[in-house]
Amino acid sequence: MSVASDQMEEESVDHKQHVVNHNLTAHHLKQYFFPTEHVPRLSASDPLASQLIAEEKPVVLTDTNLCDTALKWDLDYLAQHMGAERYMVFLSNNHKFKYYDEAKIKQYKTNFVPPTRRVDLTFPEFVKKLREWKPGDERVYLQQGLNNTVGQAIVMDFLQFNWQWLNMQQNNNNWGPLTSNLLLVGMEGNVTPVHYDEQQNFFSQLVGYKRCILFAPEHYERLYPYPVYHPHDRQSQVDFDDPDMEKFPGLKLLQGMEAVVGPGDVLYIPMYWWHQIESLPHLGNTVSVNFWYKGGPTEKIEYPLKPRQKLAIMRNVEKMLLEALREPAEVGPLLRSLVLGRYT
Ligand SMILES: O=C(O)C(=O)C[C@H](CCCc1ccccc1)C(=O)O
Ligand SMILES: [Zn+2]
Repeated sequence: MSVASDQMEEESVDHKQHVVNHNLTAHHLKQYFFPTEHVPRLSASDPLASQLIAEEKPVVLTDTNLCDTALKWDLDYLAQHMGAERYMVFLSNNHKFKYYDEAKIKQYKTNFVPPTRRVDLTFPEFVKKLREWKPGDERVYLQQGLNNTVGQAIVMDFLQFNWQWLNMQQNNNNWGPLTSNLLLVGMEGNVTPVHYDEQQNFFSQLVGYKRCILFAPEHYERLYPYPVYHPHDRQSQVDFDDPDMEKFPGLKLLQGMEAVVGPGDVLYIPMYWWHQIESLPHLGNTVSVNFWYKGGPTEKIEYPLKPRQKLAIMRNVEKMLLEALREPAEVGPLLRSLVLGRYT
């Protein structure tokens, strides 16, 4: 679209109702240091959508009816029906909620300072904390796997998800089993920094709007992930709000894709694809549910290898070296001796 038509469209939009036209410029999105293209928005019945999923490329599906029964999952409904159980809530002193693996903290030995802290709250306690928030307070982000402790109404909604469509996708693409559904309830402005997961993901947006920025696995050298044994394994070392171009020169070549997803949208985040997820500022709190699937059985190895297969190899080399050397501090020096002047 040309700027002029954006401008006209924007002026025609009634700003009171926050009409979201998925045109990125209409949200005055924060401009990062890398260029992006739009993730295609397609109907689930469009053959191109099925093709993109088969090719493990991102696509926003606009009409899956995947979680229609959960479009009503606003804070009041969830507080009323999520039972009296306690749920995992992360607190942060800034807008970032960088994931860390608690299990790796003790074996990592050196002083790791978790960037967020975790508390267990009942849903009403969480809603109270969210609604009483004022600048300077810790931000909150509920991230809880849906399990059988949730209330009856939630179970009823969950059972009415479009499992027929999901099962068809799982089978057509030879994915492994569904491992979990993460319920995500965040404040506007919350950011999950760029990372990758080792699972296929149908990311279902229910309430509010999220900006999803994605990078293909082949951008591995440009996003500088932490060592595999680090608590921030699978996360990028790069702070998108303050990129260190000297330390991470590959950033100059980074280019991504992005989409703003709203209620009813389902974003396919392919396994190993980097993604940063932002709850858009000023558009209210957000509710999402993801569907994580194990990747399919490793089909017969074909050459040339896919980027994600090389990523898996690199991860295995790091794990093996740590296993053999036992000392994390010795892994770098050994790799340096192996590569410098010999493979460089
Ligand atoms: O669905 C996904 O993959 C996302 O990244 C969604 C993201 C929250 C993910 C939190 C998390 C990241 C890594 C391990 C365990 C939990 C958001 O929506 O803010
Ligand atoms: Zn993720």
